[in-house]
Amino acid sequence: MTVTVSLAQEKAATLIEALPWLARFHGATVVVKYGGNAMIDAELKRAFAADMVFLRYAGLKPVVVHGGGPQISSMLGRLGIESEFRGGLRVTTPEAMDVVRMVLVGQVGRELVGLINEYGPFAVGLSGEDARLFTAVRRPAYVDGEAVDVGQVGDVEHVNVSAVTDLIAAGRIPVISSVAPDAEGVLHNLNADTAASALAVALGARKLVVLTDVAGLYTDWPDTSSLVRRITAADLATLLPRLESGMVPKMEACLRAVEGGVPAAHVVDGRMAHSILLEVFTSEGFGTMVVPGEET
Ligand SMILES: Nc1ncnc2c1ncn2[C@@H]1O[C@H](COP(=O)(O)OP(=O)(O)O)[C@@H](O)[C@H]1O
Ligand SMILES: CC(=O)N[C@@H](CCC(=O)OP(=O)(O)O)C(=O)O
Repeated sequence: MTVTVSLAQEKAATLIEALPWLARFHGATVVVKYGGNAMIDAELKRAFAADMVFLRYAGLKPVVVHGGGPQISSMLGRLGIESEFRGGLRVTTPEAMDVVRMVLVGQVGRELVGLINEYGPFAVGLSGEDARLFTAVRRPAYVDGEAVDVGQVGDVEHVNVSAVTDLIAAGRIPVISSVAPDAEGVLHNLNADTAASALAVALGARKLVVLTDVAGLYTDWPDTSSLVRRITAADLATLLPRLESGMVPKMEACLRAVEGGVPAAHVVDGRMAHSILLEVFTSEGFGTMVVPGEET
């Protein structure tokens, strides 16, 4: 009996700890980049889908931008098309671009929409092509400071948020795939972290949360004692040139988000179920938090 009561009190304490965060984030738009293991492991996928519906019922406005790098690589492999990354970006030929679109929009996006809708009928899929959500501009990759052509890879030049804000206003959860036409209508492959960041800025989101496969940003990777809990935009800008491959677009995305007015950008461990809920609703937070500057 005593054990049951103390367990019940622990649960009640966990629930009530969320109160200030529920109050603070009620009505807030939160852009979540879904990626890494959370997108591969069946149990983690379900936990993520449940978290998005939890956020929605808790009064927040989640918007999901999903990745799909491993799924694209696997399909390219099955089709016998070579794929290569330069400076964290996929070299994208016109042939590869067809596969990128097919996998992101037709496979990964659809699957996530289906999973979320098992928990609550809110998810609607979009790509950067829909209602001209994103306009891309071709960009190079940077390898050792040198610009390298990587084909049909884009940065986000313009965001037309109306398709997303319409869905949010209707109580839906937009699920967005990161492909977009340039000004001439030529489709480009966008890194999903980059797309999530541009969308968070354009929506005036209160948070950008990026899921990954590590506990957060390490200043001295792979030394696990160098995990960063909180970093300012200025310190991150100094660190950025020393970061490697996958972490480059991710931390660049966080930096651009806070420089663009998003109050906080987080990198959280997607290997742990419900890490987003811990980030949003607990006092300790979770992972690495990027903030504009030191609080005075
Ligand atoms: N400084 C660093 N801090 C954290 N992770 C790093 C760092 N440098 C390299 N990495 C690696 O980058 C990976 C994240 O990039 P990536 O695999 O492209 O991300 P995702 O698939 O989650 O979008 C981590 O799993 C880690 O192996
Ligand atoms: C230009 C570029 O590299 N685009 C990525 C798009 C998907 C993505 O970003 O997926 P993750 O978040 O899972 O890495 C790619 O082709 O893999």
